[in-house]
Amino acid sequence: MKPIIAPSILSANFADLKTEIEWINESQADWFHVDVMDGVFVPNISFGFPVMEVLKKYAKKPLDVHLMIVEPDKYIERFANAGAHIITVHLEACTHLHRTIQLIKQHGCKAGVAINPHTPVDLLADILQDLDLVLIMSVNPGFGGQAFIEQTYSKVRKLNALKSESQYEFIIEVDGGVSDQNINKLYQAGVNAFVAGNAIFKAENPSTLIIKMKESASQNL
Ligand SMILES: O=C(CO)[C@H](O)[C@H](O)COP(=O)(O)O
Repeated sequence: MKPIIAPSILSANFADLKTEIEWINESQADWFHVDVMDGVFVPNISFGFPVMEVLKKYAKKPLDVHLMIVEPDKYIERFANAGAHIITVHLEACTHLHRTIQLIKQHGCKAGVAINPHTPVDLLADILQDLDLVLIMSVNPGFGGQAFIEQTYSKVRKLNALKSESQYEFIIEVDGGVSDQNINKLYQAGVNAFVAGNAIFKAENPSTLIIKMKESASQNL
């Protein structure tokens, strides 16, 4: 699978969100990554439905919505109606994860599960067959601009081995500290989708950086 690049809107300039959405539409980015934080599951509050509505109106690429919130079941229908294509919930935030995944699918979205850096991939074994995406957090969720956690490579390799053994089709996504410097090693380990915030939005030329990330990912393969 070709590398999927998902710029994280968390790092965008919200004073000019429409312009940010428009350049992403024109770029080689594949998805918009939308980080929703509630100040309970993570120690930060980001944004919610008003920003989703702006994205729904102007974005021409899939909205990859990452819910860093407790009790996500309460809001899945609203995120689906607000234009989410993929809804990812945290394993650590769901008591009845299987039920939550079914709910996401009932609302016509692809379903993902995210795991924090301390959570072993083995805990996903009995839900993998139901998933379209697994998001391995490579930083502790809550803030952009953090340093990539090196342990992520071995977690990705382990998950990729489970994927090969099972022949399930889910996408492996990584989020946090991803850049043109580590994308090749991550792609070789088995990552399909790359969320990047600061690396893209703080680049001198974000569109060029996305092209560079795609080239770097596939180098020497
Ligand atoms: O989910 C997130 C934080 O919880 C962000 O998407 C992630 O940190 C991306 O930002 P950066 O690439 O700057 O690390």
